[in-house]
Amino acid sequence: MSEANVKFSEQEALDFHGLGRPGKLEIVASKPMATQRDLSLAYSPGVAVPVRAIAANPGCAYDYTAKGNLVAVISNGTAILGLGNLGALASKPVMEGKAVLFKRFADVDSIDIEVDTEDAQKFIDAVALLGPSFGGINLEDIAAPACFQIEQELKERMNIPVFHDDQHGTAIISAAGLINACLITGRELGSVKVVVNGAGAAAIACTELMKAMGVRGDNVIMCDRKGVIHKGRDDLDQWKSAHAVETDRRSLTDALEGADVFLGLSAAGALKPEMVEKMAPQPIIFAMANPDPEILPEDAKAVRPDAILATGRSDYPNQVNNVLGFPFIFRGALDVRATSINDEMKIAAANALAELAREAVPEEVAAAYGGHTHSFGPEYIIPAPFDPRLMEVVASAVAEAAMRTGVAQKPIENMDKYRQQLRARLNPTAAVMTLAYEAARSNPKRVLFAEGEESNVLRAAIAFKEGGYGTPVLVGREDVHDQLRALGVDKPEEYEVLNSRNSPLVGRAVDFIYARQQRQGLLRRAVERMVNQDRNYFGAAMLALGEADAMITGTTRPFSQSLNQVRTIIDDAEGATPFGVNIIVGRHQAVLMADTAVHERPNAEQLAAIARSSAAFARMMGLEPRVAFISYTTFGNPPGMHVEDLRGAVKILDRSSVDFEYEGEMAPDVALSFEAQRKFYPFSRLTGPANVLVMPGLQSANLSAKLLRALGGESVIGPIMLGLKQSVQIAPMTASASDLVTLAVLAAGTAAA
Ligand SMILES: NC(=O)C1=CN([C@@H]2O[C@H](COP(=O)(O)OP(=O)(O)OC[C@H]3O[C@@H](n4cnc5c(N)ncnc54)[C@H](OP(=O)(O)O)[C@@H]3O)[C@@H](O)[C@H]2O)C=CC1
Ligand SMILES: CC(=O)C(=O)O
Ligand SMILES: [Mg+2]
Repeated sequence: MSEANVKFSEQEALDFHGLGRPGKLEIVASKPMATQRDLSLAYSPGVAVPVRAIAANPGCAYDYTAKGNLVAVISNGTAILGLGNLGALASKPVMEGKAVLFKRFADVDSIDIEVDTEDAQKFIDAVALLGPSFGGINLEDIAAPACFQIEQELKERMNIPVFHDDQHGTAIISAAGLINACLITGRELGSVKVVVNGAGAAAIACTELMKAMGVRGDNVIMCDRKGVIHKGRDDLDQWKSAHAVETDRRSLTDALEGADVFLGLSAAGALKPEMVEKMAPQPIIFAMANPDPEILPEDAKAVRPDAILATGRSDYPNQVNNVLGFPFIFRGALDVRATSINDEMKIAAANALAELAREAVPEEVAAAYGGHTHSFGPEYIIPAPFDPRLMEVVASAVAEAAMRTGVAQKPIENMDKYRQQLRARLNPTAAVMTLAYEAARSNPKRVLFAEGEESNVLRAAIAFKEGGYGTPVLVGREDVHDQLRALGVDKPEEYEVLNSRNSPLVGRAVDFIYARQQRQGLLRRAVERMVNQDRNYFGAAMLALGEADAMITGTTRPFSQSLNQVRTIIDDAEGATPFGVNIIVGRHQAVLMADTAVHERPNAEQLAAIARSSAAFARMMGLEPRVAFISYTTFGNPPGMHVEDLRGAVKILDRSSVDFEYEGEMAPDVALSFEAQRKFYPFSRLTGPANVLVMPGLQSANLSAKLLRALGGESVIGPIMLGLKQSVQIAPMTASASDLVTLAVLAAGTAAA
């Protein structure tokens, strides 16, 4: 693997999995368990009621338990990615990973189960007995040929969808990619010449789907470790021999002579540049082995710049990976209570994916790629996994196909409404944060870490650099490089350190601050002391002088102190008022809350300005803003004091034609419930629950954000400072290294383009 593509160290991967609660999953209760009454309902005696109901009518299990949204990811570890047979236990990180991807991308609850046997029959019996627990079974990383028998028998024995992801998930995604690669290169599926390397679970299923979609059997040559699978071989099992062809070619090299397409579902490095050289013009190369592909795109491009390339990885264009499929396929199947996932549903998913890639890409996805890589073409043949449209497009296509083919036990009555529900089901901020990270990566900025001697700041700077999000510039003393080395950095000298005692830039910083402050009572000597001794003054001056694009500070002193220091040097943005906004990420919704940092009692003009800037920030984060001015009263009920400024802000916005929704004053429970708005305040102009809460004062805003953070039920990001001329983010003193990375990414995102 090329060094350039390693974005993290092995230690980081272990820390990611090991720090805090080990692993990647936890289970949370979806009902309150606070009182004696809750317990009586949740457990004995209340639980007896649904038990009897289900015994009388098994279908009720979908109404009274989590079954209908629960998928088991099950493996025996015999083909873990492309790492081989490493056993059931070693497969657990991958299975936990698939389970969290189910949740993250499609709100499907999922749990991993590792079954410790290589005996197919024992495996089948173990899984078949689990049927009552789950709405679906996702088999994963089970080697061929056992996987074929296992899936077949489980499908027959279970009345819920059983889907071997490595077979069908991969087949669906690669088919979508192939359709589009053929379109771009002007090829017809009916005449395309394909070489499939690998003859296992994924390869056989991809080949079968490809043939079902029109690729001719005699145009496909499959290879295993021994070379071409031809009719003359006597060592083939029934699955391989189904794809044996009459040919005198014997090796992968022979097979690739003049081939249009290479599908790699084998092992790292199996495809050599000299083999690629012999392929037809504009060859299509899907090197899908994980984690390391059959050939690195740069190596293939070196010999064939005209090639269309895809891998299973996220760090190259065209990620052909089953993550694009399984979450959404199960979403659609579960929503119609499908009894199986049939070929029509698979083909519908493949077509939906292929069509989606050909559509114009929404702004937020394009922005995440610096606006240049995401239009249909050789570098974009398949949607990116974090494309928010996937949920709606793929799940609804699968659900429709299930209904059409009669496997849907609970058909959807109103498809438009269903699509709307799918959109709402996505946690927008989770998606948005991914976009913010990708945007930073595609448009890397210089971010100055003013507290470059603190170990959590250094850890954040390392993660920021190694993640490819930008260039950290550290303010600190001589030993910062030693500290970096102690934290495991091999080449600390690659990190730029600005020392405020001896940097050649100190003079410029002093000149700059002195020019601003000489009429505010400061002597030059005092400014020299400020610059030498205080990293916030020095750092902010470096930012103002263009030595960095954004700055992050805050972990060593109270927020207000950092803010005051920064504002001595950085001006307010033209016509703006500086303020703080927090992103509150709930389980089912995300909201912005402002001003959590600056104005103690904002007046009407300030509230209106905060609303405007917050709405613009919401759009930057991919949210369509619906602003509510928050109070303890809702439209005058109960009557009370201190609401004039909120009402004044609404009037100011009424007078100045703004392009976002706003309303108020209203209490948070009304603001966050569209149902309550419609029922009790039908005149409210919001068209959904508010997602930007403009708070009446610093007390309520700051306390709410801190309470939410401390109670831990929600994830709270920020405050993110807006309204300064240059982007400065001030972290809370309690910020962890990972909080700092998020803020640094947002600092880069809010820096001038
Ligand atoms: N991008 C994606 O979404 C996905 C990628 N994959 C990748 O596909 C690969 C195979 O996975 P899977 O089908 O589940 O595993 P299996 O164990 O079922 O199959 C592995 C197959 O690869 C063949 N193989 C191994 N090394 C070579 C080689 N050097 N040359 C030719 N063939 C070789 C084996 O040949 P033989 O039969 O002779 O032993 C076998 O047929 C893995 O790398 C996996 O990561 C899998 C699923 C999804
Ligand atoms: C992506 C996947 O499922 C695999 O490589 O096995
Ligand atoms: Mg797999």
